[in-house]
Amino acid sequence: MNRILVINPGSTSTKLAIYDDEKLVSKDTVRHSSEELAPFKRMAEQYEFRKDVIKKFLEKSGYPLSTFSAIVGRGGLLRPIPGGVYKINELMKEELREGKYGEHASNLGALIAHELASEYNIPSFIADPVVVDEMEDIARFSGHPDFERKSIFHALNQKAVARLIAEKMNKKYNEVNLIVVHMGGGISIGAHKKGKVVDVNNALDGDGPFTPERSGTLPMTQIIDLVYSNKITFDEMKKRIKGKGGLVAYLDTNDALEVQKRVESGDEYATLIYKAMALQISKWIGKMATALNFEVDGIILTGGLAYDKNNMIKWLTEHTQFIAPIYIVPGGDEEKALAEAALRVLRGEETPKNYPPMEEHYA
Ligand SMILES: Nc1ncnc2c1ncn2[C@@H]1O[C@H](COP(=O)(O)OP(=O)(O)O)[C@@H](O)[C@H]1O
Ligand SMILES: CCCC(=O)OP(=O)(O)O
Repeated sequence: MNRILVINPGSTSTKLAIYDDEKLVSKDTVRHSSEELAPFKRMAEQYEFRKDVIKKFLEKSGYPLSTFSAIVGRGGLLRPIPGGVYKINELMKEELREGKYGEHASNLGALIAHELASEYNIPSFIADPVVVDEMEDIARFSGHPDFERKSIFHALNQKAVARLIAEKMNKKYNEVNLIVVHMGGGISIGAHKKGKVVDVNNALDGDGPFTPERSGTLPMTQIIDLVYSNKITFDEMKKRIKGKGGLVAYLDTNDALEVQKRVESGDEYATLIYKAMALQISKWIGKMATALNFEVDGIILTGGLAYDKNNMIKWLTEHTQFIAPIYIVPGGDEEKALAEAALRVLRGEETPKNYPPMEEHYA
């Protein structure tokens, strides 16, 4: 029997799971409010805080670390790389620790997994990190040669739910065209063309709809004017895009459940903002439908916000149902996808890749 610990740090939560082979034996989602995370300036500063959450989960679940066969963490901001399972190595840890390719909670997945695994000399991996890059070259153009569009998204869950729904359609993933909308702390909308994510918004860096904690795309000239006005520091501006944008900026919370309560209690401003978010997400679904020439077999709504069928799902359906049938996978299952990835390696069914992979054009 293989026992796997899964560590999935997200921008608004830490999700944890323990699997004995395919069997889920323990899981928890610890939510982190924007106030709780506010004191941390850099992601590396959250290391001990998130590690404590994991240690408490292990204590509560009663499984000593010495009984695990492997630890698998959510993969963070590395170089753009192909999907798959990767061994955690020193270069990867160094790049994640210093935030060389950006700052996000997922950077902590590999760092904490490796530290805990090293105590007991067991293997540690990441799988389908947020930098999986399958974009078509035509989708990389931004509008100016100095700036390139990047593939940064919920690759792990997008791929997992796309495979799940393709299976429900009695098709293979590489036979269908799907639009996958992952709605968590960040929101990504991917165009999956016959098994490859050929276009997607950069869910982290000011590209896409606004989200529980991110601003998404902002009016460019207004930003330039603000930045050059000297009324805002570099760090404050970065925070407006990621961490203190979106619902946090408009409604002072990153918790869509709280927003739902306000909507249901008749709060008109909260309703307007939440509806505006649904409209922006819908417009991105329309964009990705265009990238697929409107040959779309299904639209999949997933991530935490996909639990909200009375509001978010209803509004997204109103805006986009004419494009293709809508499938809902509330939450998604990143933990299961991570555990399965580790199991494939432990059983010798998949060879874990080294980081960085050989394809040097990815560097
Ligand atoms: N049952 C629910 N109904 C509505 N929103 C929810 C629900 N559960 C979680 N959410 C919201 O989803 C967002 C987090 O999504 P999740 O995919 O768990 O995030 P992440 O992994 O990015 O931290 C938060 O705004 C949270 O309040
Ligand atoms: C870095 C892109 C993925 C992302 O936004 O994840 P969260 O929703 O967990 O913040």
